[in-house]
Amino acid sequence: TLSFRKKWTPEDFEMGKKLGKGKFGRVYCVREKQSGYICALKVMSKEEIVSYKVEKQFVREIEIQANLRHSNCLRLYGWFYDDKNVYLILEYAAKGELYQQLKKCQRFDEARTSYYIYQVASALSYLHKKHIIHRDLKPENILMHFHNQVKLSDFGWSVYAPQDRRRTTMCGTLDYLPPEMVEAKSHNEKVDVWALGVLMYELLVGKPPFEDEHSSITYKRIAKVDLQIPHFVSTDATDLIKKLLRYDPAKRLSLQDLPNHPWITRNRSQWQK
Ligand SMILES: Clc1cnc2c(Nc3ccc(N4CCOCC4)cc3)nc(-c3cccnc3)cn12
Repeated sequence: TLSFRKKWTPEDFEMGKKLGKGKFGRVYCVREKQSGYICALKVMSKEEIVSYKVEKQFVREIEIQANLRHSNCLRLYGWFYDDKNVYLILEYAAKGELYQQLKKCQRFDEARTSYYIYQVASALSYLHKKHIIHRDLKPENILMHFHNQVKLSDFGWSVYAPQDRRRTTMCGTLDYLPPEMVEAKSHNEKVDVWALGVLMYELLVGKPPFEDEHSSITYKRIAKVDLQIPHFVSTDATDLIKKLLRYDPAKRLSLQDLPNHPWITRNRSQWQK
């Protein structure tokens, strides 16, 4: 397979279809010529990285993702650059973004959602054991593979815990921010547990729990944990969402206990792997 040893160049790859555009750069499905291995090539222009001042974030993404070995974390096989671009050689996720699937079918049924949440929790547990906080969990950063396998991707916002007071500028959606980040307090791995609760709600309901057209309102709703769970959501699912979306980080469910929650154990038999 692909290894870190080799000095890669763009000529090592046959370019395939364009998979999509991320916030920094474009992703292509490619085949490595030597091995015939199919992977994804993320191409980012150097000037974009410099102009967005995301070099640090970019280096951190490589450091963190290159050392991850978990079936629900997208592999980074290597990286290289030429005079114009930087290239990440990534595992190919054959079914695309969870976000696209969610948009297509509005919301997911409880069996499917429980399998996705179980896998994301497993990836987060793995990261937290390595003292890594993902910090940017959302449907756009979750890729799908065969047999409903999910892959966490985009570790650009990940950090080594514990994160001190330093205020990190957050780009993109506020919906997934926990109260301690909204209130600029110090934060730890429990921010990912909160985000898992937001993700679970969004997959079941079709929109995030604190969404509002005015971000100032979203902030307030997060800080108050102003949570309304629709009646079509089962009692077990409601219970788990409430255990994840606790204001006090210390009171949020520990990820180790998630696999034993009734909502997971009850749905487990219906997971098509
Ligand atoms: Cl990194 C990485 C590894 N694999 C992917 C991937 N895979 C992928 C597979 C299949 C389909 N299609 C399946 C049939 O229907 C059309 C879409 C799309 C993406 N996409 C992205 C990406 C990134 C940004 C926007 N949009 C997609 C990043 N990826």
